[in-house]
Amino acid sequence: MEDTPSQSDHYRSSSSSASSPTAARPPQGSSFYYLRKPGPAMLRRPISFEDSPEWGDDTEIDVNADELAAESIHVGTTTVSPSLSKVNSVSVSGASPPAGLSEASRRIAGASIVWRDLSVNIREKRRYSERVVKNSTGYALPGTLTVIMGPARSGKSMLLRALAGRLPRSARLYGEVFINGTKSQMPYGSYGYVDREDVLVDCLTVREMLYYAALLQLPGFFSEKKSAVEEAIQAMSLGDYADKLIGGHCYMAGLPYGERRRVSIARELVMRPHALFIDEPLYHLDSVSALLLMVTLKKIASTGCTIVFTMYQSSTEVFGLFDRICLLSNGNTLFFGETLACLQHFSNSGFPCPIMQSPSDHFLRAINTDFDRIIAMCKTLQDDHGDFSSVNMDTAVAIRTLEATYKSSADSAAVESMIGRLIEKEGPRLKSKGRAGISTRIAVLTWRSILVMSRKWNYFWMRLVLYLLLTLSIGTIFTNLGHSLSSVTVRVSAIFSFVSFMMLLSISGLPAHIDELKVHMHEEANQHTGALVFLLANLFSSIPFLFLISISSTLVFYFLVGLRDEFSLLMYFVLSIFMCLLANESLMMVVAYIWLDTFKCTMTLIFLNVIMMLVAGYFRIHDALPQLWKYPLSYLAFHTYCIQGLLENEYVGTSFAVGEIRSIPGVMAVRGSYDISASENYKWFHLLILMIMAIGYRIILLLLLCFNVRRWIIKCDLCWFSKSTTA
Ligand SMILES: Nc1ncnc2c1ncn2[C@@H]1O[C@H](COP(=O)(O)OP(=O)(O)OP(=O)(O)O)[C@@H](O)[C@H]1O
Repeated sequence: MEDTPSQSDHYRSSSSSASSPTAARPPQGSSFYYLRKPGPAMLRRPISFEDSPEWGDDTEIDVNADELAAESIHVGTTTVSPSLSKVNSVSVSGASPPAGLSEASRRIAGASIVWRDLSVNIREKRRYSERVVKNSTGYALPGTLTVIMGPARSGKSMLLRALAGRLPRSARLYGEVFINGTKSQMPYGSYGYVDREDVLVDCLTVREMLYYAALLQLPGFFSEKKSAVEEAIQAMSLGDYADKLIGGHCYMAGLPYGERRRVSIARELVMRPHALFIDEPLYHLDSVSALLLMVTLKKIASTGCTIVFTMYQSSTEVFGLFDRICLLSNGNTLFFGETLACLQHFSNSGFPCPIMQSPSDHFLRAINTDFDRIIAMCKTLQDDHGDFSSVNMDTAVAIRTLEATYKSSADSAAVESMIGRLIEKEGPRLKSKGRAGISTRIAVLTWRSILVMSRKWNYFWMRLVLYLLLTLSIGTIFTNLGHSLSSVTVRVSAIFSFVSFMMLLSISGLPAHIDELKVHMHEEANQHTGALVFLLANLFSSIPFLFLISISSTLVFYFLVGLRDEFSLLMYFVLSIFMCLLANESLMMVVAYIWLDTFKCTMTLIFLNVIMMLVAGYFRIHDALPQLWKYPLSYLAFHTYCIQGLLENEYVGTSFAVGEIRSIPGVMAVRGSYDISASENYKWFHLLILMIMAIGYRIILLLLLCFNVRRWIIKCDLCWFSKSTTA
């Protein structure tokens, strides 16, 4: 490998040079240093413009592979295994097409993204905060990897979101973002955004997950969607995992973090986006998975796609794969440009990267103010244990120096002039690719939910077993009651227990609802679904399961207790339990959305159910309830209507003999223990109220979803948390 002595010196330094940057030591051997690939490109040249897009008639961009190769950083083979060096060179050079990618997927029309003087601030407690991103300027080109790096809370995610047009509503954006030279936002389908957390459906296989994503996102024919899925599987090297369940099952572990991350990215790739934004692609990944993922991303970029992502830290090998870096600290841009030039910039500013240290570690070490505390600790240790000079840098000084040096540097001027050129050359406007119709999306989501519920033991199978055990228990406790007047009170108790405990047991399905809501919120953020689509799909998919639960439990209870032997009465019983379960399920969805936390939701639902049981008119006759409990609580409890309806179903039209000649109507007999109506039709009115309640709770959920009420809840949670920590 050819070395350029005068240049490589910039990147060689001893560890002590970090503390005294101006006194850089001569290189101590050639075992570890950053080298340019042999080629005509000169290292001194601050920035290369050759890989700027040439807008043609069609939107396809030819990635200049040689240029990419020329700008790459290579790590000396003595420190990196030859095979890994090869991976770097092959993936970067792009000379050979990426293995596994079909001919059709080799060229993607990437988009050039330019941001100028971009600032973001966030509204907190009716005022806007200090800017979390301050006057950032940069660009990302087709076929390249652009990384936004910086310490925690430096504004990386905010900048990424601003570029993707995904800022939260509380954020205000200043400055300009140009897509292909035009001041615009990226339309739906032209870009993919991958969040930091992987929100996947655990009981689907990778292929199923991607199929459903394609069916939800893409318009057009099934065959096209199928080929998009297969391409995404190949592009993300997921072939070996395609038929594995994401969350695993009893005998098989779920997918490792690295593969889950790749599935999340593949989900966005099915849209064949021009640009891909990824928040922390290496989040939770070990070094091998991280390198594998970055090499895969490099391959995707080499097809023409523009990839921008945030990263806190990276290994040297991973760092070598980046094309451009935007270095942030506390919202300020300390550097934007090619990765090699960033090393040069640090060196020029008096902070050369010590040997045997990853560049990203060095950058973060120099600009992360959190290190100040550690420096204080180390200074004490230094007195006892010798030299700690490598962590002796004054962070605040380093940040100020780096910022000032960058502002006055040729790199900054070059970025400005490049941006001028990119804005001047107006490229093709990105168009929305359209999306699947609303009915298709409802059908797809309904089918996916049915599949998920049937595979999730805690949503249906576990509940079914619990319900049957409960009904068997209640049925055997209240068995053979007979039909005498004395059995009325016990029968009322049996019906009350059956309804109340059935509703209480429904809470066991809560984790499944929370998972479903999380997936929905993630898909909605990416505009794959909407609140109404989700709501209808969730309702339709839950109906068969709830009906099965109602019919099986009712049959066991009905015949063990010995209720009136008439088919129409049995069917009313089933319907009433079904409606009550549906109303309860809708309430559970509302609570699940508000908390999105199993513990809080369980506590809330148990409390609500117990209150509803108390005011249902069994422990105290409805009319005798104190006003406070009667209005509105007893009218809001669906238990009240269900139990009243079932007792009217059982006793209206019946009579009990009292002595030889007298008889009293069944309704009168029940009224001693429960307040019911004597009218034949009143039970249908109660059923109607249950149905209205089930729909009403769904409408409440729709409103909560539409008005994104969770962001207020999160804000309140954060306020409460910050108050409690300061106290
Ligand atoms: N929704 C929000 N509301 C209020 N402040 C926010 C919000 N999101 C982020 N911030 C604040 O904006 C600043 C930058 O946040 P950002 O998430 O962009 O940082 P980051 O560099 O990605 O760091 P990290 O890796 O720790 O997330 C932080 O101080 C953070 O507290």
